[in-house]
Amino acid sequence: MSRPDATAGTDDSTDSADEPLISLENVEVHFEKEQGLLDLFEEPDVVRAVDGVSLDIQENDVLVLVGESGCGKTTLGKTMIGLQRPTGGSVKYRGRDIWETKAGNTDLSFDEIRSSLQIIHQDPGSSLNPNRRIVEILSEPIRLTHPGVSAGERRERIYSLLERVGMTPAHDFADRYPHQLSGGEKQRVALSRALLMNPDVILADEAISALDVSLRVEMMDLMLDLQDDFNTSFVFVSHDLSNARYFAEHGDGRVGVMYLGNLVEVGPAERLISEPQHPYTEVLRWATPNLALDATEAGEPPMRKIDIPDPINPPSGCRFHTRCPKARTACPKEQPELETHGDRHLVACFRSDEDHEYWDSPEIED
Ligand SMILES: Nc1ncnc2c1ncn2[C@@H]1O[C@H](COP(=O)(O)OP(=O)(O)OP(=O)(O)O)[C@@H](O)[C@H]1O
Repeated sequence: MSRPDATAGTDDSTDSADEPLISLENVEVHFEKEQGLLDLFEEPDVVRAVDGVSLDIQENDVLVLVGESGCGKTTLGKTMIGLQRPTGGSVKYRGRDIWETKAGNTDLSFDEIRSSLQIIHQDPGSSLNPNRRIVEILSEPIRLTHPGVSAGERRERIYSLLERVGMTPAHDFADRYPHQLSGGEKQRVALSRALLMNPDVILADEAISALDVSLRVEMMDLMLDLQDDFNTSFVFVSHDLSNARYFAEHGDGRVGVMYLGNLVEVGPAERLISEPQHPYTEVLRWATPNLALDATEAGEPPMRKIDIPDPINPPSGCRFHTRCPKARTACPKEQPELETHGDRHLVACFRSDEDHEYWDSPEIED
């Protein structure tokens, strides 16, 4: 079993070519809340960070996860790349269950999965060793993936990658320590380090949120350019729908909207923003000033309540029903599944099924 080698620029994918790169089936991640001394004899509270998510990621794919704080974006992203163990369902890499592989129960080595699935964080500084020069930080992944490469060749590869990510003159940046770089430069180093592992997927977890607004588009463009060069998929996590739209649109990918641990709508950015099918996607669009389409959208939020429900005790049925202006009495009864709604577009709302009992049930009023 082998993967494309981005450094060599070849694609030698083999036996599992028909399998999605990553496949999630009915994934749930529930966290037990820490107990206080007085609660020791009580059942612990459980935060339902991710519930019932099924989704595939293909080679060279772009998926952007968007939603309000605490909806489970980071947890889902980390679960996709094997950094978070799901409490239910399965996560497969090229057809092999990641956690079965970790237990030694498949024909793949877990190290191979770990190096194929990389992450860059919001704060790249925290993941770069402050005592090592950039050239040393970037040498490590090459040593791991290409142990036979000489020190001179390693240096050459590092210089050319630094130039590729816009850090010129490369020899100057290579000899600096992380604290001698700006936030944007640190993020470029973190991205370079991830790319040098020849990853199949990079999880960019709010990777541009800490950058100056003026640098965000530049960084997104760079990631997308490198995606082509390195034949990598991106899972891009953002709380901002306009960044989500930019990344998904320019990467020809999909936006996945999350609400309280559920994926409620997935689709191409343009379609999702111009014709949102889920009432929560409409809320996100309303809350993103440069995306509100006309003056009528600028007024009251398209929601009955502002407060986010507690993820320890989420609403029954459709979790958005307590805030949804279109909720009817059918909505709390069962959870809507993500169903196809046109090309590459999925939505979890009873309103997209014209035969659903929703249409005959009365509106929920406060
Ligand atoms: N290790 C953990 N232990 C307990 N609860 C956790 C843990 N990690 C996340 N959670 C909880 O799970 C829920 C989802 O968190 P997560 O960080 O995935 O959301 P998010 O959408 O990425 O939020 P943000 O945009 O604020 O980073 C939250 O209620 C959070 O408090």
